[in-house]
Amino acid sequence: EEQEEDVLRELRLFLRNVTERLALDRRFKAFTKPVDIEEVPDYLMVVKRPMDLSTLLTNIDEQKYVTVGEFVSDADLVWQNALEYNPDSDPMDRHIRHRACALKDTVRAIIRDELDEDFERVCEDIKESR
Ligand SMILES: O=C(C1CCC1)N1C[C@@H]2C[C@H]3C[C@@H](O)[C@@H](O)[C@]2(C1)O3
Repeated sequence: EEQEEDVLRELRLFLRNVTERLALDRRFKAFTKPVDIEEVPDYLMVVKRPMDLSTLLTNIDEQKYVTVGEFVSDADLVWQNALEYNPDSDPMDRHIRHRACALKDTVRAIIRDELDEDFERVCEDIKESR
C-alpha cells in the first residue's frame, strides 16, 4: 500500500539520521566499521553476530528494518559485542567498555526523546500484516 511505503520511508529517514549522528560522535569511532578479522583472527570465535554503524546504514538502505525495535536489536549488538570481546581489566578494554556503555545509553536516549510511540505502533502493525 502507498501509505505503508510512506511510513517505511519515514522510518528509514529517522534510522539514517540516528545512525549518522552516532557515526559522527568521536567517542564511537571504533564502532563505525566492522572489526578487521585479519587484525583480530579470533574475533568470530567470540562474537557470533558482528555489527557496526556502517553495516546498520547498509541494512537500512536494504530495507531490512520495518520497526525501530528491529533496528535497536541490531544496534545493541554493537555495544554488546564490544563488552563481550573486551572484558579485561586493562585500560584499553576499560576504555572500550566505557564507550560501549555510552553508545548503549545514547541510543536509548535518542529513541526515548525522538520516537513517537504511535509511529512505532504503526510500523509494528505493518510488520504483523506481512
Ligand atoms: O572490539 C573491537 C572494537 C572496539 C569496539 C569494537 N575490537 C577488537 C580488538 C581489540 C581492541 C584493540 C585492537 O586490537 C582492535 O583491533 C580491537 C577492535 O579493539
